[in-house]
Amino acid sequence: MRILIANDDGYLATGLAALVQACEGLGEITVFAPEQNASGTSNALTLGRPLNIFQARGARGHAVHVVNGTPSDCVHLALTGVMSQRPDLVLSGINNGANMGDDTLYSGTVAAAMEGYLFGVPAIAFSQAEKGWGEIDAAAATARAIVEQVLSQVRLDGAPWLLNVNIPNRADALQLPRVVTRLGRRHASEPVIRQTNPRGEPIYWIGPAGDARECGEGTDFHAVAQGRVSITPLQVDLTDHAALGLWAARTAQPAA
Ligand SMILES: Nc1nc2c(ncn2[C@@H]2O[C@H](COP(=O)(O)O)[C@@H](O)[C@H]2O)c(=O)[nH]1
Repeated sequence: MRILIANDDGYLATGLAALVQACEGLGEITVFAPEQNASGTSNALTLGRPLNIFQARGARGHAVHVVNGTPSDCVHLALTGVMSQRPDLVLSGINNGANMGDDTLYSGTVAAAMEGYLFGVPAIAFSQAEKGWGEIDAAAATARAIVEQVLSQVRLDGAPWLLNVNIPNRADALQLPRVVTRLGRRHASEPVIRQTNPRGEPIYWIGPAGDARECGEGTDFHAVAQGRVSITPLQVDLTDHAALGLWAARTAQPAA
């Protein structure tokens, strides 16, 4: 089995190294990762300049194809010709912090996995609930266990699937219950942070993520808050199918 592993925190990130190390022995592992931290870059592709790839070693010595681009660039390049053989599975992470609810729309971690899914390759995005890499090896062992469990239940050569996994930063993560959840929702982000640079010019920082707004039973927020591992199956079809008839009526044109 060929596994492509990517991330968005950069090729030297602890979470990437822990995931690669934990997955050793599962198959032939190839790593593509961004040169810089690309958190929040979503599904961005770099179209306005060429990309470069150089070979390097990650935080725990694993070989990495380092791309001066986004997480989606990494997987896109790998799957459109740089990898000589197509992988059977794409893994992304382990992210430094949660990707729950609305985060999944901005997340480079989820986007890297989604890029594989869009190319028809099953994919899983892994994030740790709290920043700082606390208990990262327990999270990595949990990620491997989830990969092994999923692979025992589903073929890799069927229809692709995409999972978003959030793991509490706990030493006993491997023993925690795993629950399948739906995405919750956050409140809108906190206000912009205004500052002045040394030249007296205004600068602006994106404010912190909003608190959870829809975090009831069954959501990813609720599961993680209860000390469980959240597994959310994702889809990419953004069509609001329930609203098709409504908009057909609103935009109907008189018969010619
Ligand atoms: N508005 C803000 N959103 C934030 C911030 N820090 C994180 N986030 C959200 O989390 C994900 C992280 O995902 P990643 O895989 O890209 O690292 C990010 O995409 C945002 O949705 C923040 O400070 N403000």
